[in-house]
Amino acid sequence: MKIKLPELSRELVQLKAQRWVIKIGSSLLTDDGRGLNVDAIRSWVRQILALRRSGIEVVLVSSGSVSAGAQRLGWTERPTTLQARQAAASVGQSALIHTYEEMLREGDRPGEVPLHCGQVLLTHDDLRSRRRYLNARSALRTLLDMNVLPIINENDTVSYNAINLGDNDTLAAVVSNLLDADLLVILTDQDGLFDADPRCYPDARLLTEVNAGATMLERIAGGGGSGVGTGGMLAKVRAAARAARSGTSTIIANGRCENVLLRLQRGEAIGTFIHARLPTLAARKRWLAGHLRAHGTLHLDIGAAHALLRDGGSLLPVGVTAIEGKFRRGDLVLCKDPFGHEIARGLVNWDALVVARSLGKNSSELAGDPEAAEGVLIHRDNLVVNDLLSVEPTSLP
Ligand SMILES: Nc1ncnc2c1ncn2[C@@H]1O[C@H](COP(=O)(O)OP(=O)(O)O)[C@@H](O)[C@H]1O
Ligand SMILES: N[C@@H](CCC(=O)OP(=O)(O)O)C(=O)O
Repeated sequence: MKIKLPELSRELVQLKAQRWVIKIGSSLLTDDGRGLNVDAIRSWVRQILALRRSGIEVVLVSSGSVSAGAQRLGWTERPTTLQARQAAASVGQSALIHTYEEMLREGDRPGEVPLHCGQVLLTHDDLRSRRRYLNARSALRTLLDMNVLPIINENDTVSYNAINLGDNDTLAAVVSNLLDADLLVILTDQDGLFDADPRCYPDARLLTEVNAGATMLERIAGGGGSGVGTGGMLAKVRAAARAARSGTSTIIANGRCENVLLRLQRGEAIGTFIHARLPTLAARKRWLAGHLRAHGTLHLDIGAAHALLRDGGSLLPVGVTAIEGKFRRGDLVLCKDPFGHEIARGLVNWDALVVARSLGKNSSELAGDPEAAEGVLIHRDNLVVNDLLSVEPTSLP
């Protein structure tokens, strides 16, 4: 049975962390863009097999398709156009999965049930729609129940820039939320999170333990990535804050460090441990808070802001002073107080046109409008208030 803890420290990783999401970045997988690093993949797979044998459920989030595909197609630079990126992802993804499967078979032991891998390619839409989100969750749970290693990547061949997840650190955090993982391990090309980018500041010091969501983390992780990877360190600390919503702690560690996963399992103090000390959210609110893009903004008066923050109420149109964006019923919108601070976000009940004609109106004034007569703009159940949020969604362009 899975033991769920509100937070884990290093010693407890050894004893209690039973479901791990492991994310491996492109720079590691492709040896900084030189093609798939088969020896490194063999070593991670060997370690994953050892984790499985000791009873740990593992989900792998693997980057590398674009970089590996570009190398196979003989390109010397990372693709910049959408079409080239989609083609490279298609070529690289099959090479990636083929290599994982081969390495898993190398690790087979006579008399033991083999661990097969199952490819899961997700898009932003799979995580935005509640139905598809739950469907993805049930597919992943089924794979784990069947002793399969799910290997997840974004479906870059059909994603396009306006609606992609963008980086696999975010994807790994969403998967951690989806599966209530105990631990998210992000393997990268540095020893962990430093107090400044070690590529630019060789004297930078490694941070061994920090709290998810601490504001200073975003400041020190602000520099760019390796050039092969896309997210950089900023995406990793934001992913840790997102993962913390399901009580999932994160470790950022160097994937080139020998037996890194087994050493983490033993509770060794390598990498940066990011404690999940943020308040956890119920599963449905986590899905809501995890939306990556908002379709519009509602500006609230002070009474409505208090009703949401202090009284735990639903949002009524009487307290909305202005709107932005062309949102539709069911879309995610941001709610801002009169000072312009985001205080909540939720799924709106009406199209923007209906909201626009209902601004400031009370229930008796709305009674004659069939599309607005129900009176509630965002129901409490579809709303997450800001003290529980830590990751900003971006607005749609
Ligand atoms: N404070 C920091 N600590 C460590 N690395 C940092 C920091 N700020 C920026 N970076 C950069 O982030 C890079 C890792 O991110 P990225 O290239 O996206 O890797 P991956 O492919 O593993 O996702 C490092 O190579 C490093 O140059
Ligand atoms: N989905 C892309 C990877 C995107 C990504 O986040 O890369 P990285 O920053 O190296 O983890 C791919 O497979 O190439």
